[in-house]
Amino acid sequence: MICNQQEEGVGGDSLILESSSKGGIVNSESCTVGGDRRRKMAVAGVVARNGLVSSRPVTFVTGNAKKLEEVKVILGQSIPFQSLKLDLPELQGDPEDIAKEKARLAANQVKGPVLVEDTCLCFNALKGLPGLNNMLMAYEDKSAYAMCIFSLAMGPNFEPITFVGKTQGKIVPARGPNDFGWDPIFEPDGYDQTYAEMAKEEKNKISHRSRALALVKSHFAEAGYVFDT
Ligand SMILES: O=P(O)(O)OP(=O)(O)OP(=O)(O)OC[C@H]1O[C@@H](n2cnc3c(O)ncnc32)[C@H](O)[C@@H]1O
Ligand SMILES: [Mg+2]
Repeated sequence: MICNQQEEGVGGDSLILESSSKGGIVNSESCTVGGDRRRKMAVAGVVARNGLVSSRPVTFVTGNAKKLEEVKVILGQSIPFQSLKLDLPELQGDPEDIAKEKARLAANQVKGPVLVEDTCLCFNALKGLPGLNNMLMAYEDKSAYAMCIFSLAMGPNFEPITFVGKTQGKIVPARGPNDFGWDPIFEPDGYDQTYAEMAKEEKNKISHRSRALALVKSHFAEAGYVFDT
C-alpha cells in the first residue's frame, strides 16, 4: 500500500489499537443479550444459549503467501481462522482507511467475518511516505518504520476495526535472502541483521506484523467470541 501522510504519535515501538472506539462493533440484535460487554460480543447476530455469540471462523484474506505464512505461525491456535487468496485492489490514501476499505471489500465477498492487513515501509526522511530505496540515498536520515494494520470486519454490514503494529529501524543496502518484499533492506533498531537475515522466529518476535497481531489476539480474548468450527 501507499501511505501518504506523516504519522502522528509514531515515536517508540509503541503498540496502538487505533480505532476500537472510533469504528467499533454495532449490532442492534445484541440488545437482547444485555450489558456492555455482551453487547460487544454479539457481533455476528447469532446469540448462543450461554449469551455468547457463535459465528463462522474468521477468514484471513490476502494474496500474499509470505504474509499468510507468518500470520499462521504467529496466530497458531489462538484464533480460529481459515485463509482465502483474493487479490484485493491496491488502494491509496490514509493507511487506516485503506485497511478498513480492504476489510469491507473482503467481507462483501466472503459474506462473513474477515481479517485483512495492509503493510508499508515508511521512511521518516520522506515524512512517513513509502519510497524507493535509492530516493532515500539523498537523505542523511535513513530511519524508517515498518507498519502493519490489520482490519477486522465481522461481516458485510459491520464497521471494521483496526489494529496497528510498528517496528522502528533503518534502511540499509540489501542483505539476506530476497524472498519477501523489502525484508533485505530493513534493519530493525537494536539488531545488526536485516529482517531477511534473521531467523523467521526472530523476525516474528519483533515484527510490525506480530505486534499488530498481539492486539488482534487480545481483542479476541476480551470479546469472548464463540465460533462454530
Ligand atoms: O493481498 P495483500 O494482503 O494486500 O498482499 P500484498 O502483497 O498486496 O501486500 P501489501 O499491499 O500489504 O504490501 C505491500 C508490499 O509490502 C510487502 N510486504 C508486506 N509485508 C512485508 C514484510 O513483513 N516484509 C517485507 N515486505 C513486506 C509486500 O510483499 C508487498 O510488496
Ligand atoms: Mg495488497
